[in-house]
Amino acid sequence: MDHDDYMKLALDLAKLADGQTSPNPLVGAVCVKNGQIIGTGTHMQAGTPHAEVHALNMAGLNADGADLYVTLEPCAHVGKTPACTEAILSSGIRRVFIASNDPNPAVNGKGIRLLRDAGIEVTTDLCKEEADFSNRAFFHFIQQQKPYVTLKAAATLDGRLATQNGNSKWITSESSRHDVHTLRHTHDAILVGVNTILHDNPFLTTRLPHGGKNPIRIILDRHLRTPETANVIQDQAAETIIFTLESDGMRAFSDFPLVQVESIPRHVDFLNEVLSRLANRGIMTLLVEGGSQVHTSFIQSRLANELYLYMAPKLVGNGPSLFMDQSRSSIAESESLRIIDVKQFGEDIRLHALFPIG
Ligand SMILES: Nc1c(/N=C/[C@@H](O)[C@H](O)[C@H](O)COP(=O)(O)O)[nH]c(=O)[nH]c1=O
Ligand SMILES: [Zn+2]
Repeated sequence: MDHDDYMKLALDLAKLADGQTSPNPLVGAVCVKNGQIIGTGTHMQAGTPHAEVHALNMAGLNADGADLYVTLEPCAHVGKTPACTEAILSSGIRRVFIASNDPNPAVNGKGIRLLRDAGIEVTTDLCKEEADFSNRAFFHFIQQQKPYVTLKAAATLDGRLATQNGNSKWITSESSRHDVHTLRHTHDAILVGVNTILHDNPFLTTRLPHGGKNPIRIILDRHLRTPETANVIQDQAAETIIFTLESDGMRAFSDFPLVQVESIPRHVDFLNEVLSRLANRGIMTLLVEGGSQVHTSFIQSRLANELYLYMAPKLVGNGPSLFMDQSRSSIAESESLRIIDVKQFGEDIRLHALFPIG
């Protein structure tokens, strides 16, 4: 195995904790000595040991004179756990290989400087692109102080999210909908507009064979039309936060402890304010399940980062689509995305794409 191989192993280890480290990044570490892997580590959850500490603990005294591969610059500040640079210095590690620099301006480069000042050989940018991509949500969250927003939509081949009278059950297959629940499981929060609540009365919970983590449910409901009878109010299965323009919204749903109502002042940009408040709550990843008006407003506001579009081989004629913008008159004015991959789920295809950054 060469340097890249060890770093790719560290990246695979990091991804094992996908969806459970928020608001921390995904980090993996591998300790190698004389061509032997003597320690490995994955950061599992915020507040628990970092990946480097797991790998060094596994290596024990054998870490002296060994190499350490870590997917993100070791932290130099004491957060919820001791600084990893301290652990590396006291373990006798000889060389450190790093994939991504820390995006946090307060930290960026400090860990590397500390290690180099102590005489440790540090190599950076090893498999940087793959590592940066794996932490795209964390980097966005730290740099923009907003959650990383992933739109999820289910459409027919002619691009409709429902028929013209709002029927959408079901466009995609069981296996596609199972995949959607894995997205819910790995996201901190899930967002829909009140029309989806009124039309579909969704639960927005994660229902995988092994259960799964329920995301916090976010409802955009400017005029507080969410009925008390809605499943997201009644089921007490997860926290539900309703964002409204109605200043007297705070008293609504006071009988439901897991339901909160936040009023947004009319003079601020509603979506931006919602995202800032979600970030302040430590919500790093947000899955937006629609409907079409909500998807459209996220795309128009350039607040969407990623898209999972599930397409079923059905044609349904007129109906709402993913992007209902009325202002484009030429193809040149299209929103262009970058396709990451296309997968098949039963009869359906899932298209995974990135919106342009910025
Ligand atoms: N109509 C469809 C979807 N519809 C998505 C939303 O409109 C639904 O309200 C939401 O997924 C229901 O959430 P639940 O109650 O937790 O199951 N989503 C899909 O992937 N395929 C579809 O064919
Ligand atoms: Zn650390």
